[in-house]
Amino acid sequence: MSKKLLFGTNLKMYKTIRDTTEYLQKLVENTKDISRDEIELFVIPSFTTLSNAVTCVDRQYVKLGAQNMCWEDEGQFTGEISPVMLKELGLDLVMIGHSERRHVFGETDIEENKKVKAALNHGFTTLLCIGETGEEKEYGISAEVLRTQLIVGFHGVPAEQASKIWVAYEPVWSIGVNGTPATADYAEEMHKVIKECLNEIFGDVGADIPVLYGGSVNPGNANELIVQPSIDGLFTGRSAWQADAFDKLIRDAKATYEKQ
Ligand SMILES: O=C[C@H](O)COP(=O)(O)O
Repeated sequence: MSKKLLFGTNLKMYKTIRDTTEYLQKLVENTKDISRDEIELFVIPSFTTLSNAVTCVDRQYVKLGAQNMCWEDEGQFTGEISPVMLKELGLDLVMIGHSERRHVFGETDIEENKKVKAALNHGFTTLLCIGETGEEKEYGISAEVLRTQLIVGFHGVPAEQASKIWVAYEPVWSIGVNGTPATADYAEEMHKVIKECLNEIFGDVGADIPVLYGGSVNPGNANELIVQPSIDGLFTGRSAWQADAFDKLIRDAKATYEKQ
């Protein structure tokens, strides 16, 4: 049984316009021979690089997304970027609720819900990121936290829009330089919780929503993660920021998945 595997990276607040353009062009060149019927590849660069990024790569090879978005189309919201503005750039997807948005900038589940609805209503593929903190894990409430983030995050979203939804599970304690990657077993357990909850929210079509694992994915754990039955893809930060390294990680993970 094979499924389309998703591989993506969030460039966070790294890379200039030129760095991003070079990275994207190299990534496409390296990975061009991998059938896009078998993988979906996406990159989420910083806002200031997007208008160049959309013109420099063939989007059949790499989908491009924004790291955040306001829920309003326009208005007195200094410093925010609206869905209409992102639409004008012709982006494919919008990421909502990344751990750093929630925990560094204090975004709430209710705000993420407004953003999710706005992104879907503007036709974007919408990547909702969820994950428990280390403290919540210690208290044994990871499943409850994930369920709350999903139930509130998708409140009022009709099942007809489920085909445009992706979810990334990124435990907060696993992300970034100080993060400890989740074990494959733990990630699989949480992905099962997420899939069950998506089924409760959306019914049968919930099963078609891809759920990616993110948080210190690296060449040493990617293969073990990708073969977990409830993991549909890998959302990678640092280990994907060199095109050659990301290409290798994708190829190795795909080959490992196919060998099962
Ligand atoms: O958005 C990506 C995640 O925050 C993962 O970052 P990381 O792979 O550097 O831990």
